[in-house]
Parts: sequence; C-alpha cells; structure tokens
Amino acid sequence: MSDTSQRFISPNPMPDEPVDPALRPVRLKDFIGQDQIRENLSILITAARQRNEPLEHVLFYGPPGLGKTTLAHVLANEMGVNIKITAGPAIEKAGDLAAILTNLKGGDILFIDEIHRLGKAIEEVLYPAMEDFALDIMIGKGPAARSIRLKLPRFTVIGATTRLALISAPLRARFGAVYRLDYYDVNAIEAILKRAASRLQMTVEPEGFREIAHRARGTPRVALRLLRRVRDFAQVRHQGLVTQAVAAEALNLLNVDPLGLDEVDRRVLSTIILKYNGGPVGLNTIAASIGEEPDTIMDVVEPYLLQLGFLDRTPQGRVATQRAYEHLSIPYPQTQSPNQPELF
Ligand SMILES: Nc1ncnc2c1ncn2[C@@H]1O[C@H](COP(=O)(O)OP(=O)(O)OP(=O)(O)O)[C@@H](O)[C@H]1O
Ligand SMILES: [Mg+2]
Repeated sequence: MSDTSQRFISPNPMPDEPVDPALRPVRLKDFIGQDQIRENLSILITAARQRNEPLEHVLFYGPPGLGKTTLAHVLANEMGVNIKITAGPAIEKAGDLAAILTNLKGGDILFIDEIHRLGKAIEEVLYPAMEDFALDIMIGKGPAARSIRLKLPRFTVIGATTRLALISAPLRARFGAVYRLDYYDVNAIEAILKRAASRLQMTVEPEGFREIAHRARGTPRVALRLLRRVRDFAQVRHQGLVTQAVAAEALNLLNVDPLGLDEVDRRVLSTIILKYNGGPVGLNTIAASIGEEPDTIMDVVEPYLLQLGFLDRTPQGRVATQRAYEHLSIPYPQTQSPNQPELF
C-alpha cells in the first residue's frame, strides 16, 4: 500500500510540515477567497459584538486543507476570545469533555476538529451543553443514582469536518450557522500564493504564480506546499528566480501534472477506464484494485476529480468522463445508440 501522506498534492498535512504562522491569515480581512462565507461570518461577528453576546455555534465542512481550522482561529481573533482546541477522536470519555467544558470561560471558543468522530456518549453530553449551557452529571450508581445539572458559561462550539454526512441530525441541528468550504478558484489561489511569496521573499513572475496555481487543486494547503518546493528548486537550479518554466519543471519533477493530478489520481482514472471499461464501478472495488484505502479515495482523490469533471457519480458507481480519457490520452469509445441493433 502506498503511503499517501507523502503525496505532494495531498490536502492533508504531511508529517513535519511547518504550519508557518506568518502565512496563516489572522483576521477576516486577510483571509482570501470563500467570499460568501467571509461575508456571512462578518455579519455573524458584528451582530454578536453589537449584542455583546458570544458567537453562535458554527460548523465548517468541506475537503481538507481549505481553511476550516484557519477560520476557527480567525473567529477567535475577531471576537477577542480564547480558543481551546480539541478533536473528535481525542475525547474518549464523557468525563474528558466535562473537564474541558468546566474549564471554559464566558465567550470562549471550543474548536472540535473531526467532529464527526465524536462518540455517541460524548455527543449526548454535548447536546445540553450547546443548547442550554448545562452539564448533566450522574452521581452514584444503581437505584440511588441521580443526576445533577451544572451551569456552564455561555461559550461557542466551532466544529469542523470533512464528512458532513457522518454528523448526526441532532448534533447538526445545534449549530446556528453551517458553512460549506469549496475549492478555491485559480485567482484566489494566485492571491494566496502572492501573499505567501512576498512573506517568503521570493521572486516570482506572474506566469510562475499561474503555473503553480493551476496545479494546486484549488487547495491553499497544497498551493503553499508546492510554493515551498518551487522555491527550493529555483534556489538550487535558477538563482531563485521563479518563471513559468521553472515552476513547471519543478512540479513535473514532483510528478504533479499541469492540472495537479499525481500518480494516485491517474491510477484511479486509468483503472476505471482500462480495467472496468470506464465504469460504473464501486469505490471499494477501485480502492482494492489500486491498493488504497477507500477513505483516501473518498476524501482526497474523488472530490477533486469530480470537481474537474473527470468523474461522474452514479447509483451504480463511478464513471470516467470523456475529459478523463482525453487527459490520459486514451481514445474515448464511440457509444452505440440504444435503438441500434448490435452487429455481433
Ligand atoms: N484563505 C486562505 N488564505 C491563505 N492561506 C490559507 C487560506 N486558507 C487556508 N490557508 C492555509 O492553508 C493551510 C491549511 O488550512 P487549514 O489548516 O485551515 O485547513 P483545514 O480546512 O482545517 O484542513 P483539515 O481539514 O485538514 O483540518 C494553512 O497553512 C493555512 O494557513
Ligand atoms: Mg483543520
């Protein structure tokens, strides 16, 4: 099984990858792209401030690397409150959550990453905490057991998930605002690259930015990673100057093609096309054929291929589109019209 964490275009953080604090937007006005979400958040913040209330609970969802964690920090900065960070899998017992909740102060933000991975028992503690700012604690065991209710300060939960479908309806209902982050367009990615390049004191020609942006899969985390690799390449081979040709050469060397596809993406497409006649074929079958985890295909490979229009999702499974054939230079089969009798 290949190690997908090492993929250069992986939207998940790579091991030991620096999260350069200088590159992370701190205020809403520094946050580039996702215009509609930014506008909605700005209203949410202003309204809460005017009423002198904590923010409502906010849920961000969307593919990895698009800025969910960044936005949680931005909200904390804009509200001038503390942010406590945890994640679904990190809260193992109801008592863990109770400990976190009782340590919060009024207005604080509790950021729960991967919130779809919270256990059922933990969710049940969270419901009254989010809704009534109360914590129900069981005292004693057996017939003598009784529950007492602790008041909590008014706080804000910010949840983040890559899988909205895995969030239970009652949990989802407790968020006052739910925002879906989408892939960034090339212009927004270029703007993010420009800001980062100036902070990294790089010299990049406009076409150089464009080349990197086209290969960044609409994902800021990928864009920033590619920029660092291009920086190394330019420094070692070209006295630091990043032209379009230098960027393309550097990224070709990393096996990132002009649309940002890497080996794994191309293998998924060629498997569907060559082994399954273009599909439809189920996701688990694809994953097994190429020795990848179905989760990886679902979270990392498929969303971008859908976005490019290379894949269609049908009830019978995934189908490769004509554009996918063209990108891989495989001839697209001429379809037989249904009312034409088969010749053989
Ligand atoms: N709009 C943006 N402008 C500039 N940089 C951004 C923007 N959005 C994200 N980034 C940068 O991209 C990287 C990934 O962002 P972030 O960690 O917020 O993503 P995420 O959605 O939380 O990902 P995951 O689902 O993996 O947790 C960070 O280094 C962040 O600084
Ligand atoms: Mg995150």
